[in-house]
Amino acid sequence: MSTVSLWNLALSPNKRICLSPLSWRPSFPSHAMFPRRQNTKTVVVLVRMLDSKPTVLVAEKLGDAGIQLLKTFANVDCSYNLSPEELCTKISLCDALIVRSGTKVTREVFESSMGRLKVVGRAGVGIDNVDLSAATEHGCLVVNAPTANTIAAAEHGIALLTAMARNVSQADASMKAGKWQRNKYVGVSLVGKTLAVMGFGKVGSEVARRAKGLGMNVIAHDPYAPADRARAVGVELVNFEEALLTADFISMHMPLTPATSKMFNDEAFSRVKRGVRIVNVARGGVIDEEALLRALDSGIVAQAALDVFTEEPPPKENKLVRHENVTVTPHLGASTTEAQEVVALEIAEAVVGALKGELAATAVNAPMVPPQVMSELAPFVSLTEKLGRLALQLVAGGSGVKFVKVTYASARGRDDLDTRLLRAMITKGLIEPISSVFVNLVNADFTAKQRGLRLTEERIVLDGSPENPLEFIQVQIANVESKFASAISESGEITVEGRVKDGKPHLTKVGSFDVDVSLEGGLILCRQIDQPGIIGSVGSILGEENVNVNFMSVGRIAPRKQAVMTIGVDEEPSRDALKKIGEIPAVEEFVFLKL
Ligand SMILES: NC(=O)C1=CN([C@@H]2O[C@H](COP(=O)(O)OP(=O)(O)OC[C@H]3O[C@@H](n4cnc5c(N)ncnc54)[C@H](O)[C@@H]3O)[C@@H](O)[C@H]2O)C=CC1
Ligand SMILES: O=C(O)C(=O)COP(=O)(O)O
Repeated sequence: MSTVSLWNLALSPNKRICLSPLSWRPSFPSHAMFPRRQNTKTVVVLVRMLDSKPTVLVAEKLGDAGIQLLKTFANVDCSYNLSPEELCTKISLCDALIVRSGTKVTREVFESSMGRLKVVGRAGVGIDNVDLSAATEHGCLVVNAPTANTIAAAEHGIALLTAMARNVSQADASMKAGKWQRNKYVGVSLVGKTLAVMGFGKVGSEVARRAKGLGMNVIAHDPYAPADRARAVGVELVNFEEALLTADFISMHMPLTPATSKMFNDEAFSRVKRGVRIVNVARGGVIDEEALLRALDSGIVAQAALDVFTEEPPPKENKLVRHENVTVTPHLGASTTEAQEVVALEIAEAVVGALKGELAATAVNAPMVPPQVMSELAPFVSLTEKLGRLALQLVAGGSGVKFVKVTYASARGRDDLDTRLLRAMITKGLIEPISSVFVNLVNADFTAKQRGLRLTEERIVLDGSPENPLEFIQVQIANVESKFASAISESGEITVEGRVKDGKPHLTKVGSFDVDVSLEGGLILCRQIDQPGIIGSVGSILGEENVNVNFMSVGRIAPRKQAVMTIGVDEEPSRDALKKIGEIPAVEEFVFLKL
């Protein structure tokens, strides 16, 4: 397989949609197959069924180049200003959703999509308007366009900084009102002043660079920023306290997270230099707006320039917006013609790629697996899912699966093998057959945790050539009984082991018995006393039923002792045939497993 599809590998064929890297192949929701109402509704549904393209809902203004790119692959529905209810109604007909900062993609949106929504594209950086936990729980990938508007946001930060310092917007409003107030609007200089950049990421560091060009002394507070990045810009990293104590200007550039929410509150304002000036192009929520108002009224904060607000648009009577010492813009940080063109293209590419099943370089809620790793692991992806399914079917009814150990044997070094994808597929094999959730790379760990499944991983480092990423993979389920006692290894766990042979997944061990059967179709596992004629007896029972045997192997402890026979079959044998196999005198136990 040259191109590997994340979704193809990750979605089971009986789930609602199935994506291929080459073409879009929808399968249909049950309500589309069985429309309750007739006439016009039926026609609409049938048209939808015949339409092979996915549907992308663009819920906020997106640059034209992005829309055109989306149209080459999908039906594009540009519906702006939807109410939350309208969004929830529409979403069940959409495979992807593209938003900016003005749309709240809540848990209700994911629930309303009933599993159809596969990708949310955030045409910008901040993803605080997307409920990431809900997206992950629903297996929905979230992608953003993290770099395209960096310069626009930084330039807007500088625009607000300079406009605020020189009272540009107030003076402009005054002149438009027919006044000429030269004394009232005397500003402050920037040169030689200390600017504290809070959040030294992409935007923060560009603001710092520009502020240095204006002759400012720039410090930054960011607990996660590498020191060399700060050194490269000539900025000193300081702690929160020091930033508050020394700054003449403070500029916000951190994301809105539980840790940064209301980071600037009464307590913080009680420690700043009196007369500090504040710029916020990050998110309204990083400042306690009531506290800022108090600080402005008491003169602790001399001025503020705000592009973002806790509630957007802010209510008409918002006192901060109307405050004389506050300069405001309606969330314009990313809004330049240039930035929006690139943002639109970036997000359209990311969404189309994700719908095709390609890896998203800007995935926000999924581990990144580089394409070469993905393609190398492709045959093992199939093997791991099948081993998970087999191990699960070997568990006796009533035994809950809680403890699963996966062992990867490879000649590669420990850090040279990325097993996240394989772990996700084992989880899929263990969970999907017994639940209604679909499991993919996005939600596998979450789903396992939620169901109380503890999956531990172990590595065996083998000698030999590291060319092949893996020699074998073993899946063990502990603390359960098996419906096929021979599947329990000497150490007491249900054990199945497999390898990839000629690009195809093979089962190579069950319990303590070596076997060898290609993992396709169905599988009969049968333990018997090793003696002549057994293979023939089983073969003829299956032959009478027209069940095609595609593979057969016998693993035995010693001649004429116990043996485990594995028989790969293309069709599922009838109950009667299975009963007849069980009645062969030498057969001690057997089980039929579906792959
Ligand atoms: N007004 C607008 O139109 C725009 C606003 N933004 C906002 O700016 C934010 C930053 O964007 P980028 O620089 O591209 O993101 P980024 O991820 O490159 O930078 C964010 C930085 O904040 C730091 N940070 C995290 N927690 C922190 C904390 N508790 N204290 C201090 N620093 C902390 C991170 O370590 C990181 O270095 C976005 O999250 C978004 O909310 C971004 C673009 C446009
Ligand atoms: O990219 C961001 O984080 C922004 O805040 C830009 O928001 P917007 O896309 O202009 O609604």
